[in-house]
Order: sequence, then C-alpha cells, then structure tokens
Amino acid sequence: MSEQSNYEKLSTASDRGKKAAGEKAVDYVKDGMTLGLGSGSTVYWALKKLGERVKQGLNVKGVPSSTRTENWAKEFGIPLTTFHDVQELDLAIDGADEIDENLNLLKGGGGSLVREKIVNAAADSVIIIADKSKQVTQLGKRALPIEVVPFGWEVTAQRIAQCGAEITLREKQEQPFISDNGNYILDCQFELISDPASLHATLSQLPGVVETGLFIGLADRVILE
Ligand SMILES: O=C[C@H](O)[C@H](O)[C@H](O)COP(=O)(O)O
Repeated sequence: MSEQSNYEKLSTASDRGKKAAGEKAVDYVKDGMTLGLGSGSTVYWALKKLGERVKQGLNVKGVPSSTRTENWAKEFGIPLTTFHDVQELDLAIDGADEIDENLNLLKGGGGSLVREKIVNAAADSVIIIADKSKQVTQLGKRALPIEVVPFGWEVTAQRIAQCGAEITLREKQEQPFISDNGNYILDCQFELISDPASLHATLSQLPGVVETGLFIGLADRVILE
C-alpha cells in the first residue's frame, strides 16, 4: 500500500487530527502569498486542501521543504518556486514531532529538518500543524534528529554522545538513511531537554553537525487537533 493511501485510511484519532489540523491551516492562506511548504503526513493534508483552493482560483506559490513535499505539491497542482527567485516567504506551514509550552519544536522525524528550518526561518509567519499527541511539557521524549555530514559521522556521534545522548544512526532498508541533502541522520535520545536553546547551541558547534531538529522561537501559531 502506498504511503498516501495509508494516510487516507484515517484509521486512528491521530490520523484524523492530522487531517483536521492540516486543512485548518489553509484558512490562513491569502491570495498572492508565497508559502513555505513543510514536510510530513500532516502537511500532506494541508497540501491537498491547498490544491483544491488553487483549482478554485487561489493564486499562491510555494517553496517545498523536501522532495516528497515537492512531489505532492505537483500532484495537487500547487505552483512552486525556489529560493533562487524569492528569498522571503509570507507564511510557512509545517508539522512537528513535539511541541512544548513555549512553542519550541522537535522536528525531523521524516528527515527533512535542514530544509524545513531554512524555509521556516525565511517566513514572516510560521503555523505548526499537528495532532494532539505532539503536545509535550518538555521536549526530548522522542529522540532528537541531528543531520550530520557522512564523513567522520562516527566521530561526530561520539561528540554528541558526550553531551548526554544515546545515538542511533537512522537506517532505511538496512542502509544509512540519506537526507535530501546527501547527509546522515543521527537519532539522539537525551534525558528530557530542559534548555532546548542551549542544547541546540552546544550541538551546533560540533564539527560535522549540519543542523539539529530543535526549532527554537520559529513557530508563531500552533493548530492542534
Ligand atoms: O522531517 C520531518 C518533519 O519534521 C515533519 O514535519 C515531522 O516529522 C512531523 O511529521 P508528521 O506530520 O508526519 O507527524
């Protein structure tokens, strides 16, 4: 069964929450906007609804944050653009794996964190869409995805472990998972993350770390369903 037809089954409350949140976000899209298109199964629903609005005459264009999102946007008829042509976005719509009380996020479950962060940071406003299970009091229940350069990843992993994490190299079909940027993802299980900004700052300084899945102060609004 394809990933998409799996989403369409809506078999759990979480699936239905994702659909409701994704569709609601499209109410914030205004004619003429340039959009950041996030990634993941919740964003799938936003893209599908956005495609319907485009067919009804809404004039928007979007910068996709992953090849998967790019493919869905094309399938749903959403006009696309790139950062070559536009460097400022009006609104980004994206998902999250965890959302804390200060709207800090843990992201990257699908491996798209680098492009997502670039897209979110380029947007005037960021709406995060998620089902209610993503709401937490403190980030870090899930492993934190960190994108690293493949060269010397073993050394980078050791340095991250010294910051207090258990590290797993993400795999797909028994091979290292490769991000859209040609890098590896390390899933790093910390104790609960009490100071996300300071952990992000520490990790970002390590050689080989491209980006962490901690999104601090980027989200403006959260739609939880
Ligand atoms: O890399 C993936 C992204 O950060 C997703 O936005 C995040 O994992 C949430 O995905 P989903 O909507 O499928 O739960």
